[in-house]
Amino acid sequence: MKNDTVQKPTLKAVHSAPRPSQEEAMEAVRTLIAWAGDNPDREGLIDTPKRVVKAYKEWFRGYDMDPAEELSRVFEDVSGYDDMVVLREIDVESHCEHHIAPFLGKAYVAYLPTDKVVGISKLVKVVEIFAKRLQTQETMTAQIAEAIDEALKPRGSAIMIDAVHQCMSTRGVHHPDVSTITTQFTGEFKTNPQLQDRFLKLIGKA
Ligand SMILES: Nc1nc2c(ncn2[C@@H]2O[C@H](COP(=O)(O)OP(=O)(O)OP(=O)(O)O)[C@@H](O)[C@H]2O)c(=O)[nH]1
Ligand SMILES: [Zn+2]
Repeated sequence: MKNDTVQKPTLKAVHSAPRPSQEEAMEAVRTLIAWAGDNPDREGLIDTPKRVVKAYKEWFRGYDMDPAEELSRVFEDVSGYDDMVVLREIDVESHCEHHIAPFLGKAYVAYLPTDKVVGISKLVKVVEIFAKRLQTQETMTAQIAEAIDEALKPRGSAIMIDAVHQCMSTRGVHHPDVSTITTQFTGEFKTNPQLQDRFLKLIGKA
């Protein structure tokens, strides 16, 4: 697969065309096993390439999903509710794009509705769609805010991710207790520090 045929990930569903076949992906896993120093033909490893490509389908299913689609169904009958909607402790299971190592943590998502709200489970799905791609934590944080802003046109959105990167805990600097916090504030959240404080208090981070 040549680099110039692979599209840059966007908010929308991404298809890197042409994708290698499943057989080619499995062959690549065999190569990595052999490169690590083991025998891909021994009994315990013979089905591993098949399992790994199956796992990749799960870990990277976000490339085939469109966050805008999840946010397309909105509700306008909310009796004038106009304060922030906050979701706390959404599980994040993603993979860093530098090492393809997991990073695990929690996401906190808030927005200030204008005239419509979205089903709260859809916000969890949006986090999951971006998590199930190769990511940096910063990119993922910004993409969640952008997807919500584009779809709901809220007065603002606030996103925080707090995660531990296994590329830092199991290798490299080997610091398992370091967690990384990223935040993205847009609209009124960006311009109003009191709103930021309320968000942080509501999620238990202030
Ligand atoms: N900013 C940012 N950095 C990340 C993220 N995930 C991993 N990294 C970092 O990406 C960097 C890659 O650095 P390189 O020097 O290119 O690669 P490396 O030699 O494997 O780096 P070390 O991890 O320091 O051993 C490292 O500092 C990682 O800690 C992320 O989500 N955001
Ligand atoms: Zn990494």
